[in-house]
Amino acid sequence: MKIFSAQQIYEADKSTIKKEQITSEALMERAASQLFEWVHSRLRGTQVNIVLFCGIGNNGGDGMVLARMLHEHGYSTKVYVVNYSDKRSEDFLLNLNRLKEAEVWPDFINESIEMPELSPNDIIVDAIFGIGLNRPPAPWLGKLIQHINASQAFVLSVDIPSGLPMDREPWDPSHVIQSSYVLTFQVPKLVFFLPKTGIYVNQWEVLDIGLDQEYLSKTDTDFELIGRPEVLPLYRPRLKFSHKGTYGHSLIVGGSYGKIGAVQLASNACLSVGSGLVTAYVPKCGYHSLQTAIPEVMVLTDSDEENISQIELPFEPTVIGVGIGIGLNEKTASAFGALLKSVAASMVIDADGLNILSQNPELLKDVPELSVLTPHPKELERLIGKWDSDFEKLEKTKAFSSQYNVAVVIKGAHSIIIYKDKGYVNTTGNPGMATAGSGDVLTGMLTGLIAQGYPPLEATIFGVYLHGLAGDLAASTLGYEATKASKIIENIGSAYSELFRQPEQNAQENN
Ligand SMILES: NC(=O)C1=CN([C@@H]2O[C@H](COP(=O)(O)OP(=O)(O)OC[C@H]3O[C@@H](n4cnc5c(N)ncnc54)[C@H](OP(=O)(O)O)[C@@H]3O)[C@@H](O)[C@H]2O)[C@@H](O)CC1
Ligand SMILES: Nc1ncnc2c1ncn2[C@@H]1O[C@H](COP(=O)(O)OP(=O)(O)O)[C@@H](O)[C@H]1O
Ligand SMILES: [K+]
Repeated sequence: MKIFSAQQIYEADKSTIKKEQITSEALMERAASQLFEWVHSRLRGTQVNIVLFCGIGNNGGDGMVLARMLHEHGYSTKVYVVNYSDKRSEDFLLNLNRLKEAEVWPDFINESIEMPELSPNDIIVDAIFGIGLNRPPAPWLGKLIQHINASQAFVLSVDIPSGLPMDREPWDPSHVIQSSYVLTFQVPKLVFFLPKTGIYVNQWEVLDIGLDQEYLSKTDTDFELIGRPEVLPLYRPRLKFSHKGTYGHSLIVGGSYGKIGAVQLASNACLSVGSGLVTAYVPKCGYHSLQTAIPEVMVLTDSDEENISQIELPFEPTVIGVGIGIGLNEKTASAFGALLKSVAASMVIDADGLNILSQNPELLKDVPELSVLTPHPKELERLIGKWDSDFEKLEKTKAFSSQYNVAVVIKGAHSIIIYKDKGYVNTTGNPGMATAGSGDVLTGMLTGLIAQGYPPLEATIFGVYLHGLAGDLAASTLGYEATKASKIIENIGSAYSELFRQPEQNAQENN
């Protein structure tokens, strides 16, 4: 699903109005009836106090229409107009009048008015600011937002939490609505997925308000949200007359004394995702444990007992996953540098492999094109330098990716894959995956997918999604705390099956 900017959403809006020859007010009515249906289908007339805070732009206009519909259906509502400017939008004014015609009389809140009383049992609708927020909310608005956040009530935000800008981090983190649920129009917003801005969104859902499909499909976006529909077409079915040679020979290079487990996890994940053959290259000390733990994996050892010091390969791997548990030893760094120079195959570079690159930036030019780098935030900072916001981080990563022609996975709660100017935002995964070794599993999975012939960028998009899905399946039975890296590997098979599972509704229809 594409992620559009505010500007593009306004364009889609205009294009819809023109093409369908409707008024903007009709589009607002359409959007708000979706909001109403959502609320009504859940409350089914339950008598609960619904308090609506509406701004004076179109987000507030949506709130006005929703208030009218709720009132017409017998809900108990209290409407506040948050009067932050004299520049009221036409559709807001129109719907304010309609609300009054329906005999609902909103109270106006401004700087000099006391904060309204709120109860934890209220349902609050937040329609103060939408995607039009373009400067810091005034201090009194900030206080109102803090007051709403302190109410402990369920807060339903219209389109986006008020106070959250579309293209930057908030000016004051405490002046943003903490939403329980966001009903967002037509398309998800990038800020829902970034660490510093996603924290205001507990859950979100897209409401289809029928914006011009042609505009939406022909317009290129900087970011795309990766869900099952995006991932399924990337899947490469296994062929009946295939053999292990069809699915590539992966090499996993890593490990040092005390960190052989990382190679074990990566090699196991590489096999479990479907690589035909897997060889691990480790310091001598890793030999016995690896051979015992995973009999399917072949093991080559370095001449050094505890560290990788010189990588000699008796075969040509399809792809190399390198860096996990490797350490920052000088000999290891020079062996890694020599490996980069001698191999043309794509690599998946992780952990200390990335740190060696940061410490020796002259090596970056030798990284094979279309390799995949999988940094967590600290490793990314060492590679690209500090950033002052999540947005700058994305820009710097795009520049880095373009400069070296590599894909970069910014790992985290919503891992984002950057390739040149484009970002792919992953939707799977859970906090149970914040555990030792889960990144090693990802490295193995991406390596194993490239081995099977997935082009590196597709392998990365597919693999990051599958990794998160395997983690979700692990957490669904174990809970977050007990989910550990090896359990993610155990669920790779189920994750593949899950990709093809029919939604329950269809399954019932088929019966
Ligand atoms: N296509 C769609 O998806 C549809 C979208 N719809 C809805 O429209 C919403 C966008 O509406 P919107 O453009 O009127 O902007 P909104 O967020 O209500 O702000 C109002 C105005 O406030 C101003 N302003 C900004 N910052 C400020 C500040 N700190 N303090 C004070 N003032 C400030 C700024 O005006 P300015 O003063 O800069 O001229 C801004 O224009 C969208 O989120 C959705 O709910 C649906 O109705 C139909 C289909
Ligand atoms: N809160 C979270 N939600 C979803 N995925 C997460 C979360 N925390 C971590 N992950 C995923 O787990 C992996 C952690 O990688 P990394 O930090 O390199 O771990 P390690 O170095 O221990 O192997 C990444 O793929 C990341 O996206
Ligand atoms: K809002």
